[in-house]
Amino acid sequence: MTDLSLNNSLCAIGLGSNLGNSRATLIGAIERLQIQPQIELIAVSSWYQTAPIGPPQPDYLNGCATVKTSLTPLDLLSILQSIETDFGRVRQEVWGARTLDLDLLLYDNLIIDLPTLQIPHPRMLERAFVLIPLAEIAPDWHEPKSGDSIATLCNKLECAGVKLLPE
Ligand SMILES: Nc1ncnc2c1ncn2[C@@H]1O[C@H](COP(=O)(O)OP(=O)(O)OP(=O)(O)O)[C@@H](O)[C@H]1O
Ligand SMILES: Nc1nc2c(c(=O)[nH]1)N=C(CO)CN2
Repeated sequence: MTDLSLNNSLCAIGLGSNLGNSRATLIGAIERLQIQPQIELIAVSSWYQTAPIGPPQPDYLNGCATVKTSLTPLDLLSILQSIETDFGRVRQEVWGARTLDLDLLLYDNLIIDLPTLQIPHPRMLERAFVLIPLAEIAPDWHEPKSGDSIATLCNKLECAGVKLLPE
């Protein structure tokens, strides 16, 4: 049996897709996280159909997951990016359409400000497509910069454009 005893850090990951079969892609991405020896999947939110923020493009499917891991933040980011690439992600326009986007939202209560990695994710507090699914699985997690819980932050946001999809 895999020893998960060192998987001590709790992380939140945001998932999004608006190209191809998005539901299959997001489920596939969750499966990829699940098979990583240094990652233990804790919870996965429902999927939401969300109006695109940014240039005109198709609606997104968004959701969030929480994981425990022994990976460092940069090593976890690197695994997320390799999963994005494996699902055909091509980096083009900023905020443009993509087969898969995996954002590292929170890593314990750490604040990280590196050129390649900022945690908490710098735009998560303004994004209902992040906070609504995250509030489903981690309402009491306190975002370290504001000190507010995800549930409180979510209640402050306009929820229009985020629609819960049936199973
Ligand atoms: N918390 C984070 N999670 C994921 N990527 C991050 C994070 N902080 C910084 N980055 C950096 O952001 C870069 C661009 O990421 P990406 O192309 O996914 O942005 P985007 O999805 O278009 O926009 P946004 O970051 O607003 O969601 C990545 O190469 C990565 O190094
Ligand atoms: N609704 C929605 N809009 C977006 C999203 C996303 O995941 N959902 N991601 C973006 C870039 O990361 C830009 N705009």
